[in-house]
Amino acid sequence: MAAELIDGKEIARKKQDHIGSEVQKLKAEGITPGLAVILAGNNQASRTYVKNKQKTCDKLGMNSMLIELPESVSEQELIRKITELNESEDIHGILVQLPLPSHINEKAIIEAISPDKDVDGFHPINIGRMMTAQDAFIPCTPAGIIEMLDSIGTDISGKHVVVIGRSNIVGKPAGQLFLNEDATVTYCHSKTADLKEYTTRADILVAAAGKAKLITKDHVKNGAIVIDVGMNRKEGGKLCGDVDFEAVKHKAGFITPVPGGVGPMTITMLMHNTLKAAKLSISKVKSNGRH
Ligand SMILES: NC(=O)C1=CN([C@@H]2O[C@H](COP(=O)(O)OP(=O)(O)OC[C@H]3O[C@@H](n4cnc5c(N)ncnc54)[C@H](OP(=O)(O)O)[C@@H]3O)[C@@H](O)[C@H]2O)C=CC1
Ligand SMILES: Nc1nc(=O)c2c([nH]1)NC[C@@H]1CN(c3ccc(C(=O)N[C@@H](CCC(=O)O)C(=O)O)cc3)C=[N+]21
Ligand SMILES: [Mg+2]
Repeated sequence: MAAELIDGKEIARKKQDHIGSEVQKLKAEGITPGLAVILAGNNQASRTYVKNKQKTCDKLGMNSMLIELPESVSEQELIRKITELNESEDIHGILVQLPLPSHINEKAIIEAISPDKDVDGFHPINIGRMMTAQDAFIPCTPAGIIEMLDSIGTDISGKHVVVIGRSNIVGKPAGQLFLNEDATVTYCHSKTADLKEYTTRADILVAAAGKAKLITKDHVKNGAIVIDVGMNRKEGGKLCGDVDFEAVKHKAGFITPVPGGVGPMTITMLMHNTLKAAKLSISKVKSNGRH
């Protein structure tokens, strides 16, 4: 049996068409959604991702602003910049690219972002709202995964989902979203004693460890849905996921490629969140009775 490919690029394109037309409607009301991206330091991978984000903003008719700060920037200076963006009427979404230089306290920076402009969904207010199934900005990668599964018609309810990885930006929120969708969720991480024991029981396996070829065909149940979040840069610059794609594709029911899988969905959900933030800013102006 050969797995069906989940074409993230194509699913992303369709979703972006829809977001683009929503942007046009908002522009007709005089609001152009605006995203500010802060890039501190000179991480090459970060630079590539940030460029992708800006290109997509352009394509969808949104404004984007890139704020580049030196590696040596102080925490105070970074917070000052965020405060300025929190107060700007033209900026609806703020993204601080991670990882940050090591002398900066990531938690303090994330908490400085206004929860209403937190398009990454990393602020504790949004995390809390998500955990209690309230309206929130949902982290882009987990939201993109759910969107992909929706588009292939997966009924998540009652499925056993195994998430490998428990980071605050991918693994942990991914498991929480699946729980909200009535899945049974198992988290695995670097201290998990026998990874295979869990992964072979997964109906849906989400690999977000950042370890090339961590997942072999022996880790996967026949017909399972395999979602590969990993972004590992091999020597020579070639990008590969956490899953041994060539081996696993013969056993899985569905599988996402890298590149062209989860990555394009992450960017798309960032655009979705920026649009949502822009819409939110209108309803806030209205309820404040000022403009
Ligand atoms: N496609 C996309 O849009 C995105 C892709 N990524 C990629 O996804 C991957 C994960 O990102 P991120 O969550 O930020 O990474 P982190 O390094 O923050 O987290 C990795 C997680 O994987 C766990 N882990 C590491 N090694 C193993 C192992 N051998 N077995 C089981 N679990 C393991 C760690 O466990 P422990 O907690 O015990 O340390 C940790 O929870 C990276 O490759 C990253 O580049 C990230 C964001 C978006
Ligand atoms: N505040 C913050 N928010 C993030 O969302 C965030 C972050 N920091 N730091 C880094 C990770 C990583 N991440 C990716 C997004 C898109 C692709 C992507 O578009 N990937 C393409 C290929 C890109 C390439 O070719 O290099 C693909 O998979 O097809 C990858 C990785 C967002 N992250
Ligand atoms: Mg993300």
